[in-house]
Amino acid sequence: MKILSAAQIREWDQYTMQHEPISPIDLMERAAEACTHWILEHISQDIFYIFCTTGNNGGDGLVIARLLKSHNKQVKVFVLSLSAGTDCFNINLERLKQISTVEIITLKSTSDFPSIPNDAVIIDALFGTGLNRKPEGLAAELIHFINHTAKHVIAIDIPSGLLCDRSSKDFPVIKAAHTLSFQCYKPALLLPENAVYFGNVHILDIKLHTDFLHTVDTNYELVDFNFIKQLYKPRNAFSHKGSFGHALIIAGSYGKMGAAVLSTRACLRSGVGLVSAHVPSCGVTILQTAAPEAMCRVDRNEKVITKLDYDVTSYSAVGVGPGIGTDSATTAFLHHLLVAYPKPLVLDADALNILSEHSEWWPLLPPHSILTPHPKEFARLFEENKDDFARIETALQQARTKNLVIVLKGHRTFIATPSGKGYFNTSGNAGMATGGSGDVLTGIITGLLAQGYSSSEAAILGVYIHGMAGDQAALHYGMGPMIAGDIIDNLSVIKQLETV
Ligand SMILES: NC(=O)C1=CN([C@@H]2O[C@H](COP(=O)(O)OP(=O)(O)OC[C@H]3O[C@@H](n4cnc5c(N)ncnc54)[C@H](OP(=O)(O)O)[C@@H]3O)[C@@H](O)[C@H]2O)[C@@H](O)CC1
Ligand SMILES: Nc1ncnc2c1ncn2[C@@H]1O[C@H](COP(=O)(O)OP(=O)(O)O)[C@@H](O)[C@H]1O
Ligand SMILES: [K+]
Repeated sequence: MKILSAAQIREWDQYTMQHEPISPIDLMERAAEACTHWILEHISQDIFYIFCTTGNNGGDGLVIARLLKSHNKQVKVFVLSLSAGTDCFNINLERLKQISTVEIITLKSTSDFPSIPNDAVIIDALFGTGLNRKPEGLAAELIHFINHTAKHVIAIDIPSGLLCDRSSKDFPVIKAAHTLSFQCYKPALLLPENAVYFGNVHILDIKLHTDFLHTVDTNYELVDFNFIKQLYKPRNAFSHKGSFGHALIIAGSYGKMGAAVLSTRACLRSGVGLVSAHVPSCGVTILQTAAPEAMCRVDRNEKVITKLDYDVTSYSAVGVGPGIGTDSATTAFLHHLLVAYPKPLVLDADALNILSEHSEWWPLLPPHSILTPHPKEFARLFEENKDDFARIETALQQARTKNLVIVLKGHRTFIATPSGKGYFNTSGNAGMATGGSGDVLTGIITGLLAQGYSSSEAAILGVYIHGMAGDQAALHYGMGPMIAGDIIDNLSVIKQLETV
């Protein structure tokens, strides 16, 4: 699913009105009906305080007020008048005024702000995708007031004060428990810096015309099950283990053999034909016991990885980094690997930390190599960014100029590809914020790369499958108790992709 900018969303509304066709006022009614339906299904309270300005987001608020009243809810509407009002706002204000039992209060100064009962639900219809600057004056005061006073806030389309497709750092923004957003994710609803504002996001289908999506080009896409289903290649009945590649995982050091075990076991479950693991000699027994299906490349050093004394080019894909440390001998090893291996590599954890200390090595990275940094590793590799929008822009620019795939890990992992497109993942949960989850991801992506997926495909598919398995693990164990190994044990979720 494409992720649209504020301007493209406006075009989509216009396209729907022209091609369905539907009038603006009826489209607003449909959007507000979808919100009201959600509210009636999910919210048990009976008192609603609805805050509007005079744009179309405020118009939505007025329609929601009318519809909630028709379901016998207690409704009070507060209007902050910033302009003459859009046509749809004005028409809906007249319609609402016909209902004598709905109080409509105009907010002219802070002294007009109401006292809000504890059990009232606030509907935030101040600003939507039309916000184009920092709220100031009474609008800013109202946002602060709602944040300090109200307990239950539902934002319509986007929390007021949040820009759709740019950073809103230092803006006053409504803190919502739920955001009911129309038709599609807005970029701002996918970034961690805004998580405190948007709460749980629910995308409501307001039936915008789907043909529009074929006409529009976007920088970002959302990765969901349908998207992944298109990427996944079913196994041919006549295939043999040679058909699915031979992956090499280079991982572990004394005291960190768990990282090697996790990435090797995850790689084995990715569907790859064969897996070998290069580990220091202290780790051989551990690895062969924990992952007997894998073969071992035993380093001559007891504690760390030091020597590339075999033909590494025979492996279909190589993943390097989990738990290897940053010893000088390991650093020299990584340099040797970059020179010797011509195909895309998967670099994670300490391999990235070493790389960040050796910027002169960037030209050695095989084209389309996959880097999997978490935000701290990303900052070490590239630069500190002023906000999350700047960070994904940096990822896209680095991926394009260095011809790499960059997997910026987090709740909505962002995958920047050399083509200039960025992909937001939608699977996964906070239970995966546990030691070793990243090692599991490295194993999965390396295994997919070995099976012949392109680097971008392996990264997108790997991140999604990793999150799916994490979601399944959370169902079994709960997010708190689950551990990284449970993600591997739940990779059986891949079978959902195998069905026709
Ligand atoms: N038919 C449709 O298109 C549908 C639209 N729908 C709904 O419409 C919403 C978009 O509505 P919208 O474009 O009217 O803008 P909205 O978000 O209400 O803002 C109001 C106005 O405020 C102004 N403004 C901006 N920043 C400001 C600031 N910091 N401080 C003060 N003022 C500021 C700015 O006007 P300006 O001052 O720039 O002229 C802006 O126009 C969308 O999110 C969805 O809820 C749905 O009903 C589905 C059908
Ligand atoms: N809140 C979350 N929601 C979804 N995925 C998460 C969340 N927290 C962490 N993850 C995933 O778990 C993995 C953690 O990787 P990383 O930080 O490298 O951990 P480690 O170094 O312990 O292996 C990443 O793939 C990340 O996307
Ligand atoms: K809003």
